[in-house]
Amino acid sequence: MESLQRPVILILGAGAVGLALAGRLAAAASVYAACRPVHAAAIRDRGLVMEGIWGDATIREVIPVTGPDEVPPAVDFVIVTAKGTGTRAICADYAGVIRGRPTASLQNGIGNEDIIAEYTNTVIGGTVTTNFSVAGPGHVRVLSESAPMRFGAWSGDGDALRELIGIVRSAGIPVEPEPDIRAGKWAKALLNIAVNPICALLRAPVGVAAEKEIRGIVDGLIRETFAVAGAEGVHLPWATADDYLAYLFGVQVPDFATVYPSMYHDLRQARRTEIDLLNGYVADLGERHGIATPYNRCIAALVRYAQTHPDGR
Ligand SMILES: NC(=O)C1=CN([C@@H]2O[C@H](COP(=O)(O)OP(=O)(O)OC[C@H]3O[C@@H](n4cnc5c(N)ncnc54)[C@H](OP(=O)(O)O)[C@@H]3O)[C@@H](O)[C@H]2O)C=CC1
Ligand SMILES: CC(C)(CO)C(=O)C(=O)O
Repeated sequence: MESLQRPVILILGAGAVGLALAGRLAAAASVYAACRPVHAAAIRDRGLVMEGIWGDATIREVIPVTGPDEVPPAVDFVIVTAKGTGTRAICADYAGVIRGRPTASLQNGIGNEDIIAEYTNTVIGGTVTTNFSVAGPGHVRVLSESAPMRFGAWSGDGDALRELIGIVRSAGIPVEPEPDIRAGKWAKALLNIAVNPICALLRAPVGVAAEKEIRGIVDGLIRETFAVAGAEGVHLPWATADDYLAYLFGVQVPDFATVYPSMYHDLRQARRTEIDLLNGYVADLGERHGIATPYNRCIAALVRYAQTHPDGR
């Protein structure tokens, strides 16, 4: 990166998370947002509209792109914010840009960083525990936040990680280094495994997870996930499932009680969900380790059915 110039960041798959991130990062970097034409047209026309806890503003500095030919040669960092169902496709589309460049993921679920690592040597894993949604073309809402963003080195160069954290921090986004990013991705996935499919199936906000009829299901999902993570040798930040359940019901569910998770929007819009990177992934790994995962298997089957039968039939 040239020291006197602003860093150049390309966000790949800019929707709820990526557009909001682009809007904030524009304070510290030149930001290109690879997005669908409907967002690109609105942003070119009247700027990116942001509302909520990351600030209410119309940001004119974000540059939308709809293909790799529109990306300038001098990109310093790539951040992938497409759904996990689209990671391979977007990496393939932008392979020429990603190659040789530090590329981070802020996606939920397990497996995205390994896909990105097929395209570049320096991969940075990331998590974001904030609620984002698309309110319309080029218009995003940020409604609640429960923890700082975290980035950790997945492969390659540690300098790139430090530099990226510095840029994100100077844009005013709370961010911390994550020394064990594999465990960090699993730690974030616990929340998504617990609430995303249930809220998507019930068409309810996150608070539904604490209802007495639902709590036992969440409990089962998390106990199974702890057993599978343990068999995988993942050192979660909580020693036991009970410790995490206390944090989930004491902090995370209250923080997100009134908002809808990303999978809710996927099912409502008849899009493929990330279930195979979350509960489906745990169920498959459980089978490999000889660990029974009836809760995760059942919820994954329900979501797969719902995403292929949007009208319920
Ligand atoms: N929303 C949230 O609150 C949070 C989400 N996350 C995670 O962040 C990731 C992104 O989620 P979110 O922002 O909600 O998802 P969105 O679906 O809102 O955003 C992803 C965007 O990328 C676009 N896209 C996909 N492939 C391409 C492509 N090849 N070229 C251009 N655009 C493309 C999608 O378009 P299209 O839909 O047409 O494919 C969509 O507009 C997920 O892994 C999610 O689990 C993490 C924390 C919070
Ligand atoms: C943290 C949470 C639940 C925020 O909405 C999320 O990760 C998601 O929606 O996928």
